[in-house]
Amino acid sequence: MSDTLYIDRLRKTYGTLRALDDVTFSVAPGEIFGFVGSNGAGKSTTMRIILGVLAADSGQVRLGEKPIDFDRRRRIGYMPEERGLYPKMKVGDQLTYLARLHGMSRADAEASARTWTDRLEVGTRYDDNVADLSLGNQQRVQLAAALVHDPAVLVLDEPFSGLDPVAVDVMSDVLKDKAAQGVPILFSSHQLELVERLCDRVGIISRGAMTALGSVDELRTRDGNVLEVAGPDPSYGWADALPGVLAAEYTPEVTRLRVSPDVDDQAVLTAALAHGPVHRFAAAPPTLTELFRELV
Ligand SMILES: Nc1ncnc2c1ncn2[C@@H]1O[C@H](COP(=O)(O)OP(=O)(O)OP(=O)(O)O)[C@@H](O)[C@H]1O
Repeated sequence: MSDTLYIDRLRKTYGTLRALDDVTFSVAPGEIFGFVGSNGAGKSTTMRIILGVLAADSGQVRLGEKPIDFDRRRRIGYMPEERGLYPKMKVGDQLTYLARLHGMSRADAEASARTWTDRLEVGTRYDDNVADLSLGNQQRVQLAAALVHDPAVLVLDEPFSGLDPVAVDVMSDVLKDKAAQGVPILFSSHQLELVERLCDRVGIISRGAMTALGSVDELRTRDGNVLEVAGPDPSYGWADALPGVLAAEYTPEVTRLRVSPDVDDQAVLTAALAHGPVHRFAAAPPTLTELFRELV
């Protein structure tokens, strides 16, 4: 079992630009945390500070109760945004070398390099130079490089970008397996449907500040639940005065209702039926993509 990764009030400025402003969140053992935000929002800066590639102006990164130090950082598997493989080195040699840097014996390092290249479906390229692989396959090797030393924490900067759908599935399964083993996983992505599907919790960062933090369900219902009702005549504003209805938007096809969590949905349905037949009645919380557009 790993420790929780704590990111505590990180601040970072580049000249006059405040890249991070009190960024705080944590990733628990076994949790998959999706870090999302527009280009330039501060995701890579946060991850670089976690890895110690960059120093924060203030704030702290902790693994468990203790501030992260060199030894603790060695337990992290990191996939940097600027991919860092040696193009003229063979895939297998490179992964073995990286595992040995993290303290594995030669035999264990080689076995692990084999395991991960097979698992990420690049085992047949084990003896090829990295530069001879397609970009997607290089990315699979990059993920193998983050995993080869059996890390206790994973920090992955856009691990899914540029991957075909099969590779996305392979990568997703790997992350789920690592989470099931108790590894805390932090990854950034612009693929919000994937984040919605894969993550236990999500943090949305905008211009260096966290604007939302929580489970996907919490975020989707944070402004109340949404009910969509198709059918009843919209012209009467039939839902305006119902208890628990916070806002109503009427179109000829559908009425969208923002409702409080304790609304009596059967009373809403009865009111709808009093104004005409109801063809559809369903909860319709915003998708993560809609929420993201609203927040950033
Ligand atoms: N070395 C640097 N010097 C000056 N400014 C920098 C430097 N690195 C990053 N920045 C700026 O800091 C801000 C945050 O950048 P960062 O790379 O962390 O964003 P990001 O969320 O990872 O973006 P993306 O999704 O495009 O990768 C941006 O405005 C960026 O231009």
